[in-house]
Amino acid sequence: MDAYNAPMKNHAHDSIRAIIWQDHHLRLLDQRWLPQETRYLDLHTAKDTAAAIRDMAVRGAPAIGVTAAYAVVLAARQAYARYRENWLAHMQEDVETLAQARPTAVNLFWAIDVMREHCAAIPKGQDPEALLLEAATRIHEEDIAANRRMGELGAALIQGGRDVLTHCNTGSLATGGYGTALGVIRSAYAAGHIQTVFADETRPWLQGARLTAWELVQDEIPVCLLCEGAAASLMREGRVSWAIVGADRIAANGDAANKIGTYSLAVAARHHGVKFMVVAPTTTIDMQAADGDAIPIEQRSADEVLELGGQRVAARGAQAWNPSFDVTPASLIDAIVTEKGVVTEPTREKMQNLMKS
Ligand SMILES: CSC[C@H]1O[C@H](OP(=O)(O)O)[C@H](O)[C@@H]1O
Repeated sequence: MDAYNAPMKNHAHDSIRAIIWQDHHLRLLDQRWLPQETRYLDLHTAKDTAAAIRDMAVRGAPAIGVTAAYAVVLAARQAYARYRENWLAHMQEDVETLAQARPTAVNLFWAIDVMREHCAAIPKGQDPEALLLEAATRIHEEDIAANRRMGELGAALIQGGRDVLTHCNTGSLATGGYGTALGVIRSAYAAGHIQTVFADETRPWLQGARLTAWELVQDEIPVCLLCEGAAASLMREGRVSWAIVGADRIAANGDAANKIGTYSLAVAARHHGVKFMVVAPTTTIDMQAADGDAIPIEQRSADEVLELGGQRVAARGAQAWNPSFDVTPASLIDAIVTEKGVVTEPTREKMQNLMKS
């Protein structure tokens, strides 16, 4: 059965497993085929996993981090099989390839750093797989637990019964499970705070139309898609109380990098008195980045804009500019929700206090 006609009784946050470790390898739900088809990639090397991240078979900052953690297990397993006690030195090139897959989501680098520490602690001569798999699984499980906690904290901010707007995909497909911004939305819907979710289709990759809508339909949560160009008009009509988004990297002063189009959403929200919430685990916060200008913004292929579904839609000869993310200044953010707590009207000092807590 394809995903398009998936059984409606399964709820995405319980049934979708976008990232699975089984039989000593990594299985990824290939999100490029959703919602029409459910296809999995079976990955046995870190290099193939890096390609899957680069090509967005798996995407979403926390999901990229979780995937990278398992990919380090693959690299160590392959190196140990070939070089035995000299495995650590021989896996570095693979880990470097992994670190170069995509530049913006800091979760990728955070996960690799954590796994490098675990690699260094493996007793000499011991097969590293079991201990490294334990570490990667913990990263996965802790991400899900963080999402559940953020769901509670974020949902508590949503009162008054008007609906909400979200951008891109921040659900079970973008994380270890349940979701960040979509996790808040799931929890708020379960608490009766919202009736309908307005979701930006999110050009050019259509994470909203293809992924968020699919997750919410499976959860039987009413979802209404819109072109992100219509978001300001929706706000002007007073139909949403919050715009709720994820993040790929949050700087030390609270500036947040997220899918392209988030910044314009924040500007429109402030203009129309709509509250703006960023939801992200602390693994997405980069205290080494002083502000948003320090966050590398991924530039992707012009073809993603010039084509749709592999078919050229733009006039021949036209060029395209395709930054995959933009930065929303902290001054436009009303609340940053993390698993450690909520920072309202974020400042550098408030972010430092959060990270110390
Ligand atoms: C839960 S973070 C998801 C985050 O990642 C998305 O980007 P991409 O689909 O290119 O990986 C987008 O920025 C989402 O907010």
